[in-house]
Amino acid sequence: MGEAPAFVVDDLYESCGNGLDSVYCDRETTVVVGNSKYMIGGYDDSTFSLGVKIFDKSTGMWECPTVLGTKPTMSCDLWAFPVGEDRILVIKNSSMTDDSIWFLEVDTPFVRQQRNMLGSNVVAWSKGVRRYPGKPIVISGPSGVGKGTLIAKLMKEFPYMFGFSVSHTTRAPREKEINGVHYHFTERSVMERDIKEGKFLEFASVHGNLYGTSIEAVEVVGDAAKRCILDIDVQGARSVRASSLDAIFIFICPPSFEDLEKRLRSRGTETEEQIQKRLRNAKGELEQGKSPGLFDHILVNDDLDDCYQILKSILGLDECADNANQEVEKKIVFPMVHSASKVGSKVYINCEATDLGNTLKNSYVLDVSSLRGGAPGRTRGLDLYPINPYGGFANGVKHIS
Ligand SMILES: Nc1nc2c(ncn2[C@@H]2O[C@H](COP(=O)(O)OP(=O)(O)O)[C@@H](O)[C@H]2O)c(=O)[nH]1
Ligand SMILES: Nc1ncnc2c1ncn2[C@@H]1O[C@H](COP(=O)(O)OP(=O)(O)O)[C@@H](O)[C@H]1O
Repeated sequence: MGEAPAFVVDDLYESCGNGLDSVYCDRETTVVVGNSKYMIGGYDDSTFSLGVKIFDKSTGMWECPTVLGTKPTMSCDLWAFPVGEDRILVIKNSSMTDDSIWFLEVDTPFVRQQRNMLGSNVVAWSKGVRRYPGKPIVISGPSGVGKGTLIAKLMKEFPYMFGFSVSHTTRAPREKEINGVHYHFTERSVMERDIKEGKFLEFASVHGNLYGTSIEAVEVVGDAAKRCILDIDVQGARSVRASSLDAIFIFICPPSFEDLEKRLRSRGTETEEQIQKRLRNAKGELEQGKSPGLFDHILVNDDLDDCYQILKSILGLDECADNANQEVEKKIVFPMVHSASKVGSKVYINCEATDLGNTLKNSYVLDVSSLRGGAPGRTRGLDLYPINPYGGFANGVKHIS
């Protein structure tokens, strides 16, 4: 299929301002997607987030839809472009990239589902996040098999590459566990309420306690441009398999049941009663781990270093620790978006900054050809790169590491 030339796309886009003046904070931009016209800008009275209206042809009036998702704060100036038939790309002026690129979903499957459920006009915001850090990794296996040990090794060797999904649990913290780092230790009633409110990707009752992965726990790892690791039980892995999260599933087995018992005891974190419960449950989990189609890889953690090497090779990390660790995401500031135009899946952004009285210019390409995810989570897969090969404030826009 041919790509729409810039002027055709720009015809659909009428800014209420000239894009140069950021003094007024009530600027609104209209965008046509399919048969509908959307107005974005100004602000929502109650939340001071960016306002959204839809033009109702039957009444000739602008209507306020139900707006879902985490909303962007209002912006003095913005650029907006339709992306496909189901969403609008919004670029806020004078913002860091982690707050400047947003998507207003107007007809995605999520929006359609919510519209049917609520019986009203619905749109949903989703924050745009640069690059796709790779598929999340789900690691399961019985208690004491060495999941935590393997994950800790991976995160130590590749600190910039992996981030841990911090689960919620109703179990009591162990001596060295820190709230918010190892788990979010939570009251059962609070967790049950949050589950009902749809805040969890998955949850399960394990060894008599409730455990769950919140959507936010996975998203914050991706926001840091890191690949997410989930340490969850087999029931949780099954739920994630059935969810929209496209992950790699790895099951860890002990070399023998006796070894498992020995490790669990040597860890010294559980009472005898808890150890017995975990060992009883381990039998079921080891059976479940073999369920066809559930796990992509089954690893036996006999010698720790051997098992770790196999894990790394599955993740494509054999020899590249140095390269992987150099991949530190650079933040870009859009001091003033002077102009933005879209050609096909690429948006050309020209920025201006002033340094010691000099006006400095720089240009970027934002590629939206490989979008993934979206509301109710983030939209990932954006690629943003400078056209100016030298970058840096001396040549234009400031880069902050
Ligand atoms: N479904 C699910 N299981 C979890 C989650 N977090 C941890 N688990 C699992 O709960 C089980 C018990 O975890 P924990 O109490 O930390 O004990 P450990 O496995 O012996 O270290 C393990 O199988 C974990 O993989 C979660 O968010 N969801
Ligand atoms: N391959 C291994 N050989 C011997 N001990 C191990 C091995 N892997 C892990 N361990 C030890 O077993 C205990 C349980 O490991 P841990 O990572 O806490 O398991 P899990 O997170 O699966 O419950 C820890 O004391 C750990 O040091």
